[in-house]
Amino acid sequence: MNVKHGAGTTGRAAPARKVAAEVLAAVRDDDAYANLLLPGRIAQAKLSPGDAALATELTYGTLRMQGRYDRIIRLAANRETDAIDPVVLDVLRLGVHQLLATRIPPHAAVGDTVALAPRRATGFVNGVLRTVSRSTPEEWDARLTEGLTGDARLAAEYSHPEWVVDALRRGLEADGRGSELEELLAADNVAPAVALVALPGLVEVAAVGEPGVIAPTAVRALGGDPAAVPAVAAGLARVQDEGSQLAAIALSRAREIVPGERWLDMCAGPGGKAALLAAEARIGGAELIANELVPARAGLVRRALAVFDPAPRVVEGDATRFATSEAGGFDRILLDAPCTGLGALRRRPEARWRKQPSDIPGLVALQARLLDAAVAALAPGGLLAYVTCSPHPDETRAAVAGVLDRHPELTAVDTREVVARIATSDLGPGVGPAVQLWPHRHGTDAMFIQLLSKVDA
Ligand SMILES: C[S@@+](CC[C@H](N)C(=O)[O-])C[C@H]1O[C@@H](n2cnc3c(N)ncnc32)[C@H](O)[C@@H]1O
Repeated sequence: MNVKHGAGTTGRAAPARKVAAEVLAAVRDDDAYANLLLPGRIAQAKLSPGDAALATELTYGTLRMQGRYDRIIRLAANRETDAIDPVVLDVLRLGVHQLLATRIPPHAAVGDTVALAPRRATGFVNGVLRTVSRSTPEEWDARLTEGLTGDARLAAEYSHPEWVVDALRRGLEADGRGSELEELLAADNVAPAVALVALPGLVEVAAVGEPGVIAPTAVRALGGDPAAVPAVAAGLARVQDEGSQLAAIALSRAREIVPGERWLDMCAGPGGKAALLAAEARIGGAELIANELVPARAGLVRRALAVFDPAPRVVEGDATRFATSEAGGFDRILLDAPCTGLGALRRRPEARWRKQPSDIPGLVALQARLLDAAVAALAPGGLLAYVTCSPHPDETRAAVAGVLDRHPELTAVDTREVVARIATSDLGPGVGPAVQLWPHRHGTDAMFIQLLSKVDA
């Protein structure tokens, strides 16, 4: 990543570094999400557009590459990172990022970073960063991968936990793309291009901007603040990953909508896919109900759907209740299941360090419960879209195999055929009826989409 830092003086960059350090502290201490916290902090600090870009780059880059930087700090400081005060460690990570991943001149990177350190640690920070600055990124890479092979080497080189490398490798292999692991790991470390969705029936793609890469509803955001795009300000277009757009319209466009159909979005918060489904339902004469467990997130869904008149009904609660309260009541159901989010590591920079392999069994059990409930709530002949923003085989193909096993009345729809028909560019190879999108291949989050249909009674 090349960040220009014209004058190389502390004057312009200091506030950006301060904001980045504050966000890193909140991520560490309060389990904050950088992508949610950072815009507010930038606004509070009244950063110029240049400083806002620098703060974003420093925060996201440092969080993504934290694993790699910690290995470098361990070598340069000659001590374990857990023996370093967490505040000082954050400062060091910020400094290493500037030295190894930006064009900020080394003297400015070191000087301005030392200024962020607690007084008692300035000598230590200065010494470690000077040591780091004496080797190139390539030299550090060689040192930190020395003696490592396989997933351990890739984990060190591409700054992913080893269990995530393993999960991604297995996800790629299941999709016939076993040779693409390094491309995927590299793509995870690059900020995604911002895509907008032009909500069908409310605004045309061409009225918002240039078409997107793969979803017919998508518009490329051309830099700057998306909120300043008039259609976005009016609520007619939204920021949304193109893979998420494809997942929603795979359900709505798989077959013609019969007016009066009832649709359910079981896990709707914060409402991105619900808004797109609501637009599609409105055009086809279907009724959408959006459900969300967490009240605050249900509020976000209401806000996302407020542009529609009448707005679709938003209900709160555990979606498994639909299995009994509305058994057989829905013609189409979206189950965008809670998951590890391993497919969205580009946009959630801290997620790879926060997730644990021990999270998987609980999520897999929840996904199975929600799938069973969805099958029960689906009308005979109805269509269910099972979607995750994770390519982890346990959360994707195994979850689908499980529900097909438990429910003989269910069949897997050739979702690759459906999505190939809808998409504006080639999906490329894949295995089986499921669609697995990939950041390095499609420029989207690694969304998994499987349509399932319930045989007619
Ligand atoms: C992957 S997110 C959905 C994203 C959403 N479809 C969108 O496009 O904006 C999963 C959501 O499921 C919700 N959730 C978790 N467990 C649930 C449950 N048992 N019933 C309903 N919603 C649940 C979470 O709070 C979270 O908002």
